[in-house]
Amino acid sequence: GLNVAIPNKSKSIKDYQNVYNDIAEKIREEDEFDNYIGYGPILVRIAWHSSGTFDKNNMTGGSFGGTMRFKKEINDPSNAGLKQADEFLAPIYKKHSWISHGDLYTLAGVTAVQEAQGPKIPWRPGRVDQPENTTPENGRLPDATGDSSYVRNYFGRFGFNDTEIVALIGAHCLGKTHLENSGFEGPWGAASNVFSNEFFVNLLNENWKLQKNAAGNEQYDSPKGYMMLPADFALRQDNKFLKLVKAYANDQDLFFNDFAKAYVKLLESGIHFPADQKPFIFKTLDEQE
Ligand code: HEM
Ligand SMILES: Nc1cccc2nccn12
Repeated sequence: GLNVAIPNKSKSIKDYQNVYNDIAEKIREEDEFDNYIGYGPILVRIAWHSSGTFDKNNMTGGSFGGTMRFKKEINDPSNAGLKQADEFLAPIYKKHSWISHGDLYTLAGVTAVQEAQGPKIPWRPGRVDQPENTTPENGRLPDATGDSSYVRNYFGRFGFNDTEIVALIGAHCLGKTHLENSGFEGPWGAASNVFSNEFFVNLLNENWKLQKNAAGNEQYDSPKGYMMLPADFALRQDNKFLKLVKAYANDQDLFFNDFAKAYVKLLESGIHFPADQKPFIFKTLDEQE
């Protein structure tokens, strides 16, 4: 059923900004992770995967219950590599154990985007930890080998339209794929920890070649050492998606605006917030110098 957010009346934006700052400082401190990519990208991924179990057809899954903290969910093969994000957040939770896990995972995803020079992501607390038996079954996250109709159909489960789908996948400007996690590898080049519209620029402009990787999976590789998943490349293979890819490749502000709106919708999927609950907009560390 629908999950109703229960904001903690004793906590203000200051308390959540403290949690944001602890996460942001830890990202800066542990900058050597994953060959100096840092923890930002996997914090975005754990926030997305916590939310990506949502199914509007039966109103199950989503970030509300914080069930990513249970073995059944973190051990989903689709979540390979995310234990490192959970371990990164453990000391943050220890220090601020008044926060729910659902709020912590999504706040971490907001902090990571903003600290990577991405757009401001309005965020609302009030997710409530649910028991282990509410953990959704494995297999609700998307398949990287899907084509454009697969991708459109998959995100239709959340009620997302083409604009929201293309904007969200633009988060693939961050981090990289790891053969040991997903069976895909690369980029070997400057894998990024800066949030930008580069994913769309590369998708359009690189000279992509479909080839088998070391795990025997087909992926698109470029002479510069970049890669695209088949599901990424699918955005070029559908006219409506391609129009949006071009728009974002040519206008980073448009991408930032559309991404922020779609990311909020993703992180809040399946949750009803009180009408008078205003979202918090956090300052970056640089803005608090
Ligand atoms: C069709 C939908 C999607 C598919 C099939 C997909 C698939 C993947 C795969 C296979 C990886 C590599 C994981 C690894 O090997 O470590 C990955 C990484 C990543 N994904 Fe997605 N993804 C999708 C949508 C999204 C969305 C909506 C977001 C966020 C809004 C997102 C954010 C990320 C980030 C930040 C990484 C890099 C993680 C790292 O550097 O370890 N992805 N994705
Ligand atoms: N960084 C990254 C992560 C996941 C998928 C992907 N495709 C192109 C780049 N990329």
